[in-house]
Amino acid sequence: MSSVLLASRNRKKLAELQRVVDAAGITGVEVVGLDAVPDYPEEPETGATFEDNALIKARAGAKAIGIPCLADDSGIAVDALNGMPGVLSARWSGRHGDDPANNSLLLAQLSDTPDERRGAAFVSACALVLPDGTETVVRGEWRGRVLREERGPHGFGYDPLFAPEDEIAAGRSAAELSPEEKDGLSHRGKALAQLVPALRALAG
Ligand SMILES: O=P(O)(O)OP(=O)(O)OP(=O)(O)OC[C@H]1O[C@@H](n2cnc3c(O)ncnc32)[C@H](O)[C@@H]1O
Ligand SMILES: [Mg+2]
Repeated sequence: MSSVLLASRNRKKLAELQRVVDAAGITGVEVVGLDAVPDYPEEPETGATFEDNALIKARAGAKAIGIPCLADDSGIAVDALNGMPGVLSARWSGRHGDDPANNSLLLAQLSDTPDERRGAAFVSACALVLPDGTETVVRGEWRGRVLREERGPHGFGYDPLFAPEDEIAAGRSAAELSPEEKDGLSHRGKALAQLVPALRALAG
């Protein structure tokens, strides 16, 4: 049985990565989180793109632990903000990972933006890096629009503010979808689906 390290320090994101990989039913590959391996220092996410940052995180994990490593870099790109918060999504309010503050700031910035210009996309770049240096990077996007108030208990980050454009979401926010519904539609689900063949190839 070979192992793949999922290198995220965000527990809720890690749970999503784990769920999607598990649901893909890849036999012969065990996924492990950062709590199952010795601690190593977090690399600064200095990249200009989601892809650059996903590679920074996956390379660091593969190098430190010596096993294949998968990392996600993600965020919300708002049309009316020229694609920001983008790679700055986790620290948009100035405090890394402060979801309520990030959501409040985004709402305030869009307070005068009319409904027809509130389009946005969640973006996920996922990188798989092997100890031999092989690198695969994929991207998934999820279109929708930014709501005017937070709704729903599930998910994390900007989910309560994001109304997916998919018919099946029918007026609900991403935080009002069940975890399985979100996985089936999300940027992260779409990105990881493209990595399944590379993950299968690790088995055995
Ligand atoms: O880097 P790691 O350790 O994986 O954890 P992180 O939370 O710092 O993750 P990112 O650097 O990729 O920043 C992504 C941010 O974008 C937002 N985000 C990403 N995916 C999201 C999703 O599915 N739903 C809601 N918000 C999301 C959320 O605010 C995250 O903190
Ligand atoms: Mg991060």
